[in-house]
Amino acid sequence: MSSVFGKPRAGGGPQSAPLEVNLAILGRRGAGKSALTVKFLTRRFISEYDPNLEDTYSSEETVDHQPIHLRVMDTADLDTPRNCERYLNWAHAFLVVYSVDSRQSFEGSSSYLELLALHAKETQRGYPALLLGNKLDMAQYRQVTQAEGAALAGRFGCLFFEVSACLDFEHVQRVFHEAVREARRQLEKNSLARPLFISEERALHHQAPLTARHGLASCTFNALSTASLKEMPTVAQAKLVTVKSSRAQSKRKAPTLTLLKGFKIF
Ligand SMILES: Nc1nc2c(ncn2[C@@H]2O[C@H](COP(=O)(O)OP(=O)(O)OP(=O)(O)O)[C@@H](O)[C@H]2O)c(=O)[nH]1
Repeated sequence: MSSVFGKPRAGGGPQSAPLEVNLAILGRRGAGKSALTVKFLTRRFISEYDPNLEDTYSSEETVDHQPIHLRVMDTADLDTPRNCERYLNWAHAFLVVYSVDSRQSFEGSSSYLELLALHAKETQRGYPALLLGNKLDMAQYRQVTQAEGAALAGRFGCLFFEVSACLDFEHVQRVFHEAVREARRQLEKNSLARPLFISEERALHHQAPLTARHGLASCTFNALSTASLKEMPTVAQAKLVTVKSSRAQSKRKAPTLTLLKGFKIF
């Protein structure tokens, strides 16, 4: 199967256009969303990022011999889900990240999983999510056991992995590719993939926003109706940066790449 902006076409094969998959990385500040994203895209661990910038990157990947045009949104919510429409209406799958050495970030990840479950219920569609316990290299300072992570993932029916943005690239890559597989399965399940739509200014006032009903701070999610939909041309509030595949990048001759959030990668 191949697709253009998430709309699948039949008859995909090695010669067809790459499948387009959008992944959003969610989680509390400091969980390691940017570090994981950068590790996946560049094979490198960069230790400091501007926490207030939100970017979307694109990368050409091959997953199970299928070309994938992957977009990754490294979100920058503050401490709770905020303005979630921008990723709820965009992503085909979600990586929800916490840090194994922070109980607070673990609790934060559960509010993201609740948000996704609610969104799935409201839209009556599946939204694959993977729960990631990051900073596995800090296991000696663990505040969250592996069993707790697995139990939380089990409660929401999602896959669970413990990873580290500063250890091996292959493990991080496997996790991102697993997210692509999940998204692909979901796209295949939907006879028509979820179209990329965003609501116009007119909210449907008869329906209370999620925040009122579920106490999710600042997350106003307006129900969509065909009368208030228009196609979303770009990712709202996010800068798109095109990144060649990590393999291609490592072969680049340029000594310095100014790539992510204004940080130079040497
Ligand atoms: N030891 C260790 N540190 C990590 C790991 N991943 C990220 N960090 C560090 O944790 C801090 C936060 O990482 P970020 O990637 O900025 O976290 P974030 O979730 O993007 O945070 P915001 O940008 O604030 O939303 C940084 O100092 C990183 O260097 C990891 O796997 N191991």
